[in-house]
Amino acid sequence: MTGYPNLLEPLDLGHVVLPNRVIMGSMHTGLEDRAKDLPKLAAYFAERARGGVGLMVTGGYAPNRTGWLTPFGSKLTSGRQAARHRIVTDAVHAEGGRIALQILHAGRYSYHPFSVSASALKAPINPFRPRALSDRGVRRQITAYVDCAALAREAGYDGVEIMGSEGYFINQFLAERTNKRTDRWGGSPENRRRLAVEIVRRTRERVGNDFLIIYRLSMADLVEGGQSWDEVVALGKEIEAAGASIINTGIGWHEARVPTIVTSVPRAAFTSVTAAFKPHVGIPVVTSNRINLPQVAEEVLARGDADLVSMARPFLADPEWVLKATTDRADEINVCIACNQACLDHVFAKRKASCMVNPRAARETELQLLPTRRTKNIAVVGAGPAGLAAAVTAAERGHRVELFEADSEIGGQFGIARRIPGKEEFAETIRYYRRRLDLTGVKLHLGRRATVDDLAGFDEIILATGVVPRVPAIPGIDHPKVLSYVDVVRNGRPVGATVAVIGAGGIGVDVSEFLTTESSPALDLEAWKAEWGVADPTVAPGALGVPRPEASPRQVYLLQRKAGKIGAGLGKTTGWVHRAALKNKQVEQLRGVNYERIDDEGLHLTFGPKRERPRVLAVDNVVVCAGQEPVRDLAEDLRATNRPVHLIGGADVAAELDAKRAIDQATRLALTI
Ligand SMILES: Cc1cc2nc3c(=O)[nH]c(=O)nc-3n(C[C@H](O)[C@H](O)[C@H](O)COP(=O)(O)OP(=O)(O)OC[C@H]3O[C@@H](n4cnc5c(N)ncnc54)[C@H](O)[C@@H]3O)c2cc1C
Ligand SMILES: Cc1cc2nc3c(=O)[nH]c(=O)nc-3n(C[C@H](O)[C@H](O)[C@H](O)COP(=O)(O)O)c2cc1C
Ligand code: SF4
Repeated sequence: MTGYPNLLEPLDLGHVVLPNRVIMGSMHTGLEDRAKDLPKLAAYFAERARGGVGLMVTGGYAPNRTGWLTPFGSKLTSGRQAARHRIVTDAVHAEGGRIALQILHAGRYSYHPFSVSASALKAPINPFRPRALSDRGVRRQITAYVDCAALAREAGYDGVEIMGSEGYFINQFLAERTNKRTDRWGGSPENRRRLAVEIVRRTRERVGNDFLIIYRLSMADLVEGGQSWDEVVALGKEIEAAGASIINTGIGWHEARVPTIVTSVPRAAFTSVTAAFKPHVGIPVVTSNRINLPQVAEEVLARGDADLVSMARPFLADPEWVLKATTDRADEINVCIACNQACLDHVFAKRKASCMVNPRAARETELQLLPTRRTKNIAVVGAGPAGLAAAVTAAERGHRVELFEADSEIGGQFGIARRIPGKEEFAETIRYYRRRLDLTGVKLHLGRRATVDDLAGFDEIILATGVVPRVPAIPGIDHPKVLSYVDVVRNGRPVGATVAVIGAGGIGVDVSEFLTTESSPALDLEAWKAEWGVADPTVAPGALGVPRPEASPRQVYLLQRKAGKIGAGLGKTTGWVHRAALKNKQVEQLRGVNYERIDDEGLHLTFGPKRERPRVLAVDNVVVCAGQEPVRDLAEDLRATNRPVHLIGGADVAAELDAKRAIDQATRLALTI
C-alpha cells in the first residue's frame, strides 16, 4: 500500500474501469497537426500509458475548418484521417492505457479570417473578427462535433472530451460577454446553454453508451460578463442529463488577466472551485491546474474536492509519474515546475511542445536512452542544470561519471532562482537531480573547484561551468552601494528601502519581485487570490474580484537601456504575469536610460540618445542584473593542453533564463557520447 490510497483507487465507469484517479489533461503538442507526426504522437502517448496514467486526453482537434485554432492545424473530419489515428490508439491500448480525443472548436479564438462565433465580437487577443453564425450555421457546427466524435470512436479512441472552457467556441455561446443573440441560441441563460447541451445530447445519441464523453466545463471564467455560479451549476446538471460520463474543470478564458497555470500560481489553486461544483452533479468530476505532486493530488482527493485529478504538464515532465507514485518512488518524480518555457510558449510560437526539465517529451522517437556500447570515464564540471542533466543521462547509459561542483550544493543558478517568490518550484528540479545522482551512482565532488589536474585520465570532459554576472562599465560601479543579483538573492546581503535595479531582463524582473515581496504568494493561496482578485465563484460571477496586492516593503526602480517593454525576452505566457505583478507592486519602470554614474547621492541617469533629462535616483542600493559572462577559464586551460572538451549550458552560450537550452544540449550530448 502506498501513501496515496485515494489517488490509486480504481474508478468504475460502467463499461470501463479506470485503474486510478489520474487523468493526463489535454495538451496540444503540435504533433497532432500532420499525419506524418502520428507515429511520434503514438510513441509519446504509449510511453505515458506505460507509466500507468488512468486515462489520457489528446490535444484539441477541430471538428471542422472554421473551428481550426490555426490554419492547417489539427482536425478530425474524415474516415481517412480516423484510420490514420489507429497507430495512436493501438499503441496506447497495447500498453493497457485508455485515451480520449478532445474536440476543440476555437470560435472567435481561431487565428484565421473565417472564424465564427455566437456574435461578431472580436476577442481582445485575436486580430480576426468572427462572423456571427446563422441558426443553420449553429446547427452545422453541432453536427460537426457529433461527426467528429463518431470518427474518434471509429479511430479506436475510448471517448471524447468536449472542450467547453478557456473561452473557446462553446464558452462564447454560454457567456453574455460574447453572446448577444436574440434567437434560440442566445438571450436567456437557457438559450445560451442550448449549444453545449445539444452537442453532448446528440453526441451521446450517436456514439452509444459504451463510449466516454468528458465535458470540460468552465467553472470560473475569470472575465467580466462570464457565467454566474447559478448558470455554471445549471449547465453542469443539463450536461449530466444530456449524457456526459465525466465533467472536467476548466479555469479562466485565454483573454483573462488572471494567471491560471504559471509557476507563481499556488499548487492546486483552483480545486476549491471544483469542490463547490461537485455536489450538484452525480457523475464523476475532475479537477485541474497546478497539481504536480502525488501528495498534492492525494490531499485534493482526500478532501473530496473532486473524484479525479487531471494533470497535463506533469506528464510532459515525467511520463512515469503514476508508476513512481504507485511504487513509493515519489521522490524520483521529475516535477513540472510550471515554467511554460518548452510547452505552452512553444505552442504559441508555432513550435512543437516539449518540456524544459524533460527534453525527451514529445521527442521519444528521436531522443532514445540506449545503453552505451563502450563505457567511458566521463568528468562533468559544474552541477547546474546542464552539468546535472549531462551527468545523470550519461551515467544512466552505463558510463562512469564524476561530477565536480565548486559550491557546497548542487543546482547552480537554479539555487538562486528557487529563492525568487513564485519560483519555489525550481527547488524540485534540484531535488530530482539529487535523487537521480544517487540512483545512477554518479561520483559527486562537492565544494571542489575542478582544475586541469583533476581532469587528467578521463575519456571525455564536459564543462558546464555556467556564468557569472556581467559587471557593466558604469563610473562608480565599485561603490559600496552596488550589489550583484547573486549578492542579494543568494548571499542575502542587506538591501535598503529604495533600490535601483539595472537591467530589466528576466533576472532584473525576478530580482524586482524578490525586493518587493515579503512572503511568497505562491505559498499562500489566500494572499495570491487577494493579489490577483480571484473571488469565490459562488458569489462573484466568473470568480472575478478586486485585486489587492500587498504593499511593497521597498521603492524599486527597474531600469533598462532599451526603449522596449520590460522583460521583453520572457515567454508569451509568463511575461505579462511578471509585468502585471511589478505594476501591482508599484515598481517604477524606466526605459531608454543612460547610466551616467553611481555615487553617494545615488544613481545618475539621462534619457535617450541625446542624453537628456538628467535625473538622480537617490537610492540606498543599486542591484546589477546586466547580463552574464560565460565561465570558460578551464576550457581554455584544457585546450592549451590539447585536451578535447565539450562546452555546454551557460558556459557555451551565456544567455539569460536559458535552462531550457542548457538541459536540452546536455541531454543530447549525453545520449550520444
Ligand atoms: C534569479 C534567476 C532566475 C532564473 N530563472 C530562470 C527561469 O525562469 N528559466 C530559465 O530557463 N532559466 C532561469 N535562470 C537561468 C538558469 O538558472 C540558467 O540558464 C541555468 O542555470 C544555466 O545552467 P548551467 O548548468 O549552464 O550553469 P549554472 O547554473 O550557472 O551552473 C554552473 C555551475 O558550475 C559550477 N562551476 C563553475 N566552475 C567550476 C569549476 N571549475 N569546478 C566546479 N564547479 C564549477 C558553478 O559553481 C555552478 O554551480 C535563472 C537564473 C537566475 C539567477
Ligand atoms: C502545451 C499545452 C497545450 C495545451 N493544449 C490544450 C488543449 O488543446 N486543450 C485543452 O483543453 N487544454 C489545453 N491545455 C491546458 C491543459 O489541459 C491544462 O488545463 C493546463 O496545462 C493546466 O494544468 P496543469 O497544471 O496540470 O498543466 C494545454 C496546456 C499546455 C501546457
Ligand atoms: S516546460 Fe516547464 S511548464 Fe512545461 S511541462 Fe516542462 S516544466 Fe512543466
